[in-house]
Amino acid sequence: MHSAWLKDEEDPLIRRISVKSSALASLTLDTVEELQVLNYGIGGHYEPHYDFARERERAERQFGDWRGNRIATVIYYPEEQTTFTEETGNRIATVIYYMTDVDAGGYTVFPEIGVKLIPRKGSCAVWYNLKKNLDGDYRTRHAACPILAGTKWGMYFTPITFVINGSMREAKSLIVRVKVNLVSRGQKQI
Ligand SMILES: O=C(O)CCC(=O)C(=O)O
Ligand SMILES: [Fe+2]
Repeated sequence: MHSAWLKDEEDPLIRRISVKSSALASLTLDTVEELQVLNYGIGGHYEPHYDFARERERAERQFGDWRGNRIATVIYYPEEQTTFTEETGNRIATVIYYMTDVDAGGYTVFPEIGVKLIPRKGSCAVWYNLKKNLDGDYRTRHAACPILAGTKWGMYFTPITFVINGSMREAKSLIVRVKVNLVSRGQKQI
């Protein structure tokens, strides 16, 4: 899996996607991370993980823990080491856009709640990683299944909690899936 981070200033298109995502998540853009574009080739996948950082992971990074296979957990999100501190907060929500259909495989799965999202070009899913009290919601554990045929492009958008000016709405269901008018360079609107 390859990924790249895109800043709003880089293109008005990026800014439009950010604004759209903030509306979808009902959260402001004040403390949002950069938009992340993901690409998976054949066999590309993402092991089960949480998008929010956990205290234990932080502690392990700080003090080191070489028992068992914990080291694997630590390296999933090397950037979290600097991304999540007491000052910057945690990832409150995730918005994922599927930019391609995948010929086979590539589902985003949530094993704790038995949900699978089949990548469909132009669709989008939103979920809240944190509960209202800002504790991590462990039901959001998810993974990207291996690509069996074709390729998968996605976009990830993650507001973090530092200063929440937006109201955190009570999601009716944990994962909200919506159809978006996905952008391409020729299109003016998203
Ligand atoms: O590509 C997917 O389906 C999920 C990716 C993901 O979970 C992540 O980037 O945090
Ligand atoms: Fe994730």
